[in-house]
Amino acid sequence: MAKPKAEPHRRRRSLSDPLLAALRPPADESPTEREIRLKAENDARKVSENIDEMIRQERNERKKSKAEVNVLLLGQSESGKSTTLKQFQLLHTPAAFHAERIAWRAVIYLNLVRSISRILDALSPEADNVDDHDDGDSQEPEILIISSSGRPPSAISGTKVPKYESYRARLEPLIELEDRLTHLLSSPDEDEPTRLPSFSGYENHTYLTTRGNGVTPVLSPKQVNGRPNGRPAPTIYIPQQTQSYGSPVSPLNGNGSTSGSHSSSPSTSSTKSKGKEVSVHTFTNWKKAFTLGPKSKSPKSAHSGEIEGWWEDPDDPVHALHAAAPAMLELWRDETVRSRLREKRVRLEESSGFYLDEIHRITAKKYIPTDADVLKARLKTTGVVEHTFSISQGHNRGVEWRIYDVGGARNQRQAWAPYFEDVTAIIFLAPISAFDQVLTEDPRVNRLEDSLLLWKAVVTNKLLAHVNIVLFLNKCDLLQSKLDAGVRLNQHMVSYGDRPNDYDSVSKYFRHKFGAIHQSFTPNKERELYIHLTAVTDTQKTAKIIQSVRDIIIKANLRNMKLV
Ligand SMILES: Nc1nc2c(ncn2[C@@H]2O[C@H](COP(=O)(O)OP(=O)(O)OP(=O)(O)O)[C@@H](O)[C@H]2O)c(=O)[nH]1
Ligand SMILES: [Mg+2]
Repeated sequence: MAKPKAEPHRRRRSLSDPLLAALRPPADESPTEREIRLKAENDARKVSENIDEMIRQERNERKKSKAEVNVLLLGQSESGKSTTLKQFQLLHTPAAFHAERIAWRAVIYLNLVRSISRILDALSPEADNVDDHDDGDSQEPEILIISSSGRPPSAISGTKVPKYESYRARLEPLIELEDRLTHLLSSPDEDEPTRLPSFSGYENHTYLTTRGNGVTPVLSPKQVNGRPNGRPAPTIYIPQQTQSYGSPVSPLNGNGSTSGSHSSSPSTSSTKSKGKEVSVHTFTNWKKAFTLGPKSKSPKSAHSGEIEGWWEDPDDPVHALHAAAPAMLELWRDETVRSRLREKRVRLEESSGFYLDEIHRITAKKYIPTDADVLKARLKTTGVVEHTFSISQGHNRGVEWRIYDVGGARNQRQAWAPYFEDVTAIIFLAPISAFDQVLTEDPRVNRLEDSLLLWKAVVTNKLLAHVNIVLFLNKCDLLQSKLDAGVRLNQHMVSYGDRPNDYDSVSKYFRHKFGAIHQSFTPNKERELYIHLTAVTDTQKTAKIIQSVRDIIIKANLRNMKLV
């Protein structure tokens, strides 16, 4: 009698596992025994599925009675997700937000130092040689290089900066500081989100969530470990997009991107860290480490100004910055430097983490970041951050809100899918000022095109068919200044044609474009789309928008709950 075929996946398992050994069918299993075993396994699977269904129903019941709202922030890297999360924190848990302000000092220092090193790099004679052969694979894609003329920026020979060598020498200590800060902020030995950060003894509202943990392939839900409900993530169908610019990856699942990708690990040499963005894995304790500096005493009072602290620690980064402040100021105010930057079309004012107009204040020994400074600070997200709060007044009373902030870089998008299952609403951010920029992680891809493809993938997704979507067309302040500076949209989007190049026309065009994609591709024609033109670094305006978004989400959620 022919033996039933051994199941291949069982053979691959370790023979030393006693549980698997016990579960393995006997080698001499007869066809009847096999039939009985398969039936029993089938029955067991049905029972398990019934239990899963019961769990799902219970969760829906719980949702109904407890009124909880899960909001997912989505969008490409640097679209403003974390900044929006900061605005939610500022609005709903201001004490915790203020308590963390000191910790952002290190990020702001790093942002400032990075701007200085970008200037020096742009001015260096070697950069001229490199850029003359620019093939679009810029080493520093974060620098805004406006290439509308089609000419490599550095091909323009122009203003000489006579003091370049002297600046370089005086600012040399900052290069070392850049590495030190990068190293301090990154946490090399923690590459799994295993614990919650604690924030300086204040109420902890924001913490890492472990769903999918940022390393799980989107289409292998069984491999998703550590989900709070212990269940696998749903299978998500991610439509494959056709990429222009020869990009080989889908906008939602960025695996396969090779050029320019960033790691959360620190770089230890200046050549390594140069041009790379610092990201801190969300579970690390970086905020705690920087609350007062490693050797400082604890604050006498967080708000009284009696803090006795970091400026007395000779190793604190503030000393190197303070000493270099006159040279930084001179460099940034030097007319020859400014015109060289203009000639090379390097527009630092519009890049993330711009503090060059505030050197004096930021390098002061007792500098404490303001709310606005924290909102401007740039730190790339890897992993997923969850922020919870509830509102004690008004008709939103008692509702528990959970906001999830994800990493938007292509290699981070695989972590999104597990959150689609329980989500009530999505706030999608598209930075419309980025029409003339390329992705940091793949300089072949235009940022706006990536946003449009990502938007299409999200609105098309069937699993999200009944999820409310709010679209933030973000960075409108930068859009305005870019258009005012004469950058023309039609040089980058031919379809814009000869429409006027002013803010009203351009923003209307984008509103229409994103709206039309939703209308054409949504699997739920009833779904209303809410579009806001935003600048999420602006606290007053964003607070108003958040309040209206909150009301919309609550109303829509109530409607949906009645339909469950
Ligand atoms: N001027 C201006 N800057 C903004 C705006 N929104 C965000 N930024 C800045 O842009 C940078 C990037 O914003 P983030 O919130 O870190 O972007 P993100 O979407 O979280 O990016 P990832 O974490 O990489 O996915 C930060 O320095 C913000 O301060 C805006 O509307 N206007
Ligand atoms: Mg972020």
